[in-house]
Amino acid sequence: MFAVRFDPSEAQLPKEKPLVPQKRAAESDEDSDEVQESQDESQDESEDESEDEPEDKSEDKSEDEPQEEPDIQNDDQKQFQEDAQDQDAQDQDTSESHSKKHDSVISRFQQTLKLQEKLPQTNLVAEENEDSDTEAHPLEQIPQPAKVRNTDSGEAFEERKSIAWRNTTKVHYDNHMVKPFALYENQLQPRLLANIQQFFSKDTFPIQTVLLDNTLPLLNFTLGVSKKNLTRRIGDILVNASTGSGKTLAYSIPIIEALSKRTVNKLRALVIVPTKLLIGQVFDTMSKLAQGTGLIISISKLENSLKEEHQKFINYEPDILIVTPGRLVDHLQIGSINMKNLMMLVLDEADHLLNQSFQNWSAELMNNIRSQKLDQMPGNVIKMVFSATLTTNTEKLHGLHLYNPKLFVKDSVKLYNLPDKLQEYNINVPTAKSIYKPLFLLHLLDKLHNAKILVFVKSNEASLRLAPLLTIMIERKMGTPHNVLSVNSNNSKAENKRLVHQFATSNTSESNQVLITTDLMSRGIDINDITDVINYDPPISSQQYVHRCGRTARAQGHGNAHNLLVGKGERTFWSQLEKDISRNVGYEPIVSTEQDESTVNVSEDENEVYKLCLESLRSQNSRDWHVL
Ligand SMILES: Nc1ncnc2c1ncn2[C@@H]1O[C@H](COP(=O)(O)OP(=O)(O)OP(=O)(O)O)[C@@H](O)[C@H]1O
Repeated sequence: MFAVRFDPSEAQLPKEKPLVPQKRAAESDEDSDEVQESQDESQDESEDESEDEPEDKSEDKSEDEPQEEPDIQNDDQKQFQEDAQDQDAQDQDTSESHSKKHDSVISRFQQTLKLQEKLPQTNLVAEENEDSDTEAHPLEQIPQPAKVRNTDSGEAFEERKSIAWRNTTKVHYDNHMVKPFALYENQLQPRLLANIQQFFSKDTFPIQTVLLDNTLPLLNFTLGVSKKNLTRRIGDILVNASTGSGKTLAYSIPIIEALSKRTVNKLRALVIVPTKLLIGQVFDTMSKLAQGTGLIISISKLENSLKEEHQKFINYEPDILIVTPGRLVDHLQIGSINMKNLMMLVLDEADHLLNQSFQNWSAELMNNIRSQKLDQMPGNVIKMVFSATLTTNTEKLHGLHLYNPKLFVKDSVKLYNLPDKLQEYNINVPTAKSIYKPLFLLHLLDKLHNAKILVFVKSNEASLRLAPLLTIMIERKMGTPHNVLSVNSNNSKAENKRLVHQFATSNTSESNQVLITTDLMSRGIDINDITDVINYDPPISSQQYVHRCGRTARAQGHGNAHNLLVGKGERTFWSQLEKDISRNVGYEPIVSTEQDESTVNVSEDENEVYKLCLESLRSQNSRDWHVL
């Protein structure tokens, strides 16, 4: 909220004015509007999340909304030129829109101050109390703790689920389904089993157990008799399993097992992921599993020359290809790869992929499979569809032409599950104090120790302001030292990659490591030692909340999510999102949270220094405006 509603660099803070909670006449309405505005702006923001195209924000819209068709881009050069033009246009728009936004924000801020001067203090306190149920205090508002609650009966969600997944066989699993990988020794190649144990773990995670139990016996039986009916015997697989639950290994093991006895290299497995970062992660996992098997695992990336990749795939056909959807279509169109021998197709982060409509990739792929496969029977390719927030959009699932699908899911009332050991905290920021949000973030950072923290903001612009402001505040000794990095679309892809690597490998023993990011990093990124996720700006959908929070508490570890919620509007909005989410009822404490009031207090001294920090940011911005 902060970056759009209010530009700290332009603000005139009250001089030696006591911090009194205040409330405008229509606060709740205004808050609601602001949340809506935040959603709209977030959706308009074009961030380069996808490897192929600027991010398709449709993920974050309702799944039932019609999706826009982005431009089709077929070659690297065109992509590059369009990127450059977009960037120029964005730069111009940014500087123009800044001044307009600032004018309105500042005028609202000044109106608020005038109002505050006119009203008797008792009124101010009383009105805020209606909202936050707090006690009057001459200088500082003391908000009460927020409880994160599951209030929804889940009926509406149940209905959506049952319609979308009506024709699937449900296979439920639970947290107790853990066993040694060694128990699969009769069903896995010795080499593969050794690789799993050496590089990953001796024991399965539940989603791996249930998937291996259901696929390996059929896989081995069919491969032993005749490969012909393999895909039809197994049928398609849908998986809705929480973030960090080990889905990559769950689909990679059956693939490597099925292909490990192949004699000729042909493209038999295709893994489609939404971003370049995920290509790297999946490649890394599969390469470890396939060590010593002779399988050829390839990736295709936008920054490589399409022509060179084409030649490479013609000369040296991979067994497994990991690719983003747009790039896949490029290769299908120039005939680098064909689907003749394809046995397995994985969609990782499937709901996000299916919301990306560019180049009509999924229809194009299905057409290619239909026309090129030697085996023309239904179910001729095993489709494995994975997500922590699997789509409930019937139409999108229908487009995959699923055959005899099985849905692997936890038996919970709601659709999305948060990691079992995730602890959530809500921090309520009174509307009147929203200008201090960056300072409250710093207070929160100061309370975390030896922490690796991902801070989600809603836009690139917000990231570009928050990171330098935090750095200035730390330099002026407003808080303890934290190492603050920011990935944003003003950096080159290489620079962002370097920063993510720096963050991933950083050591937290001397200071907290903080990475400020947009939703560029909310999906799939696997950095196991992230301890805390801070939703500085609220997510705009329950799916987005699940994926952001899922960057911590991975692989059955502990982690914390902190949600900064400004005013009643954001709190109401958040409680709506929260209705879609299940938490592990067997783990205590699950979601209760006591707000530490000192996080949202500002002393007069701090107020003075904060003012200087904002001025410093403003002068830095005007000097380095072209950089910001
Ligand atoms: N059986 C296991 N034992 C221990 N660690 C495991 C096991 N399986 C996977 N992991 C580790 O757990 C982490 C999370 O796995 P993975 O990235 O596959 O999660 P995911 O379910 O795909 O999450 P997301 O939905 O966020 O993409 C990885 O670091 C992986 O190496």
